Amino acid sequence: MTTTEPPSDAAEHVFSVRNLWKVFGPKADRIPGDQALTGLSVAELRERTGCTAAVRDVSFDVRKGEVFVVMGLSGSGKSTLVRCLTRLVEPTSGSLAIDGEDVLSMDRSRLRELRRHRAAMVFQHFGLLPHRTVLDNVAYGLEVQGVGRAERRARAAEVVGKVGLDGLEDRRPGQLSGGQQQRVGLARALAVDPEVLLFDEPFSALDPLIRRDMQEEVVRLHEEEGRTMVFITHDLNEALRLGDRIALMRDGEIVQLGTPEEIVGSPADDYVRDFVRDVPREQVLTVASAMRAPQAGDAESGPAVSPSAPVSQAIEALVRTGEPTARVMSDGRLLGVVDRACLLAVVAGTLAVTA
Ligand SMILES: Nc1ncnc2c1ncn2[C@@H]1O[C@H](COP(=O)(O)OP(=O)(O)OP(=O)(O)O)[C@@H](O)[C@H]1O
Repeated sequence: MTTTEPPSDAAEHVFSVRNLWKVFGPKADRIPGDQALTGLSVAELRERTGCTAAVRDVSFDVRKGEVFVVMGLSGSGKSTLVRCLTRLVEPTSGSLAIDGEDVLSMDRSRLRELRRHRAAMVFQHFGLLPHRTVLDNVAYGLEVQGVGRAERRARAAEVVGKVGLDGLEDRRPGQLSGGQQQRVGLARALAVDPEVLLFDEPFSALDPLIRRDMQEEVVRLHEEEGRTMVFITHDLNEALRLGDRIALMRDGEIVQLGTPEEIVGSPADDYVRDFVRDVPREQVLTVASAMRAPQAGDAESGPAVSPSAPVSQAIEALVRTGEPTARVMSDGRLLGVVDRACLLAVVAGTLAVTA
């Protein structure tokens, strides 16, 4: 399936991507325009032409201030797609803009500026310089930009504090745990104060508890700063925890783009349905999607819940109070009610969420 987004208001978008292709292999640029080939599966295309279509006709916008997650199994095209955004991988065809500016026509110095100032990447393998201290590693991006020593060290010290590395400024990377090293990588990207942070599976090498810590760190930083983030992961729970919206990729295409609630509550096809089958719906779907209009005879005394609360909270409130319905309230107004049938429909997976 091809995902198309309507023409967009560039002012609200950091990246706008339309009909983007990345094909690896001989004569790759012939493939996007050849209708006999574009309909083939990745495997058929590889067999017929020796080419791999890593990204196939993908269109989406990344909105200002959102956490946009690119999720999919290994080989689905996530890294290639995100690397195309700053032309670390050169797209084969399509259009691509950052803040309305055409990325594909940027010359080398403009591209360098894009990667250094506007869209900084946080890699899985940190990319730290082993002989430098934490502070100098964090300051490195600023050094590359030509910022003076005193200013870059002051800025680096500030960012080191922001990511919880206070007191470790003089250590070398080899004297840090994996989680701490990842914080240094994050701090280095933050130090240049980019408009958007791109994360390429940054936490997949970390053990589960530290990974959880780092996810919370990202959520906290995002709440504090509101910076736009594009985050690659193959981990559904990570995607659901972090993403304002998730693009789910398969074989180079985006099979569904939506909020966690849309992806879990109304999967676009059997592939997505299978992908999200084990997700506890009551923790992802909100009370707003489960509620119904109040009717005569509904108890007026039920507990109040917020429309944006997860359904699990309403279940807990009904169990705790023994009431038959909870009232969905916003700014003192009654928006609807949820009863046991509404809540069970969520848990049983029979509630379809409309986008
Ligand atoms: N430089 C390259 N040359 C040829 N094929 C490539 C190249 N880079 C990636 N590919 C192929 O493109 C497809 C998508 O790869 P990509 O690394 O983008 O996937 P991914 O979803 O990020 O995977 P992972 O989670 O394993 O990193 C794969 O089939 C891969 O083998």
